[in-house]
Amino acid sequence: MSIRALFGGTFDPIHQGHIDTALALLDELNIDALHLMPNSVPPHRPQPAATAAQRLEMVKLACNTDKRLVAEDFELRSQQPSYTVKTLQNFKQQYPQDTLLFVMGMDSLVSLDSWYQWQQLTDLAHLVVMPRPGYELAQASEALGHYIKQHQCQQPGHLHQQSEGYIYLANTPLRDISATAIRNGLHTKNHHDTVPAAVAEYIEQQQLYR
Ligand SMILES: Nc1ncnc2c1ncn2[C@@H]1O[C@H](COP(=O)(O)OP(=O)(O)OP(=O)(O)O)[C@@H](O)[C@H]1O
Ligand SMILES: O=C(O)c1ccc[n+]([C@@H]2O[C@H](COP(=O)([O-])O)[C@@H](O)[C@H]2O)c1
Repeated sequence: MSIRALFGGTFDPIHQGHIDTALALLDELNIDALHLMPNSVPPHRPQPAATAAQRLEMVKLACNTDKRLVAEDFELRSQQPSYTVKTLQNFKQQYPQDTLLFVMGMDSLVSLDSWYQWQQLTDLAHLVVMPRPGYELAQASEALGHYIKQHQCQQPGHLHQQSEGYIYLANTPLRDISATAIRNGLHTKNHHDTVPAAVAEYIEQQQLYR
């Protein structure tokens, strides 16, 4: 049985906040494959600045960092809103032998109760939550906070013992980087400190985020 992680995002663009944390998570949880999956029609936000093809290309370039990283185009193959529940149902069918992890940052967890059929997510996968500067568990609503406590698992080893059902708060490094700040030019001009070098070159070549 393999440990397969799915890390969904708008990735407009993918940045070191995603990559540094994903790489740390591979080791923390002994993950065999981590799929970085750009969404097609983000359910809860304005449409991305870069095209789907550009976002996928940047994810592919970022995946060259480690062979356990996989650029996943599953959601981009549909024009429907990218509801995570639907995606996980499909992955569960595709990889019935694997333990599935759905990876997100703390900002996503604290608003999880706004997601489509959110209480079904833990029926389909474990949720793995990475810390992010400015976000903490206390920002979740009372009902969501209670739900998280009920499902929380402290020992990473427990994730290997059942194939879904837990919420695990990871110990990945804090990275104060956001795609919004990159798009708005708030980090540095040439992006080299905030995105992988190949992605920075692609952004320049495609004249993105000007
Ligand atoms: N610096 C970070 N540290 C930890 N998790 C992060 C970080 N940046 C993004 N994530 C997580 O990665 C997933 C995809 O994020 P997304 O592609 O929306 O990036 P973002 O930087 O949050 O973008 P934007 O600023 O456009 O909202 C989300 O679950 C988010 O919580
Ligand atoms: O299923 C939902 O209702 C839902 C609502 C908000 C976000 N998501 C997913 O969560 C991931 C991170 O979203 P975002 O907006 O932070 O890039 C991405 O895979 C989204 O498709 C999913």
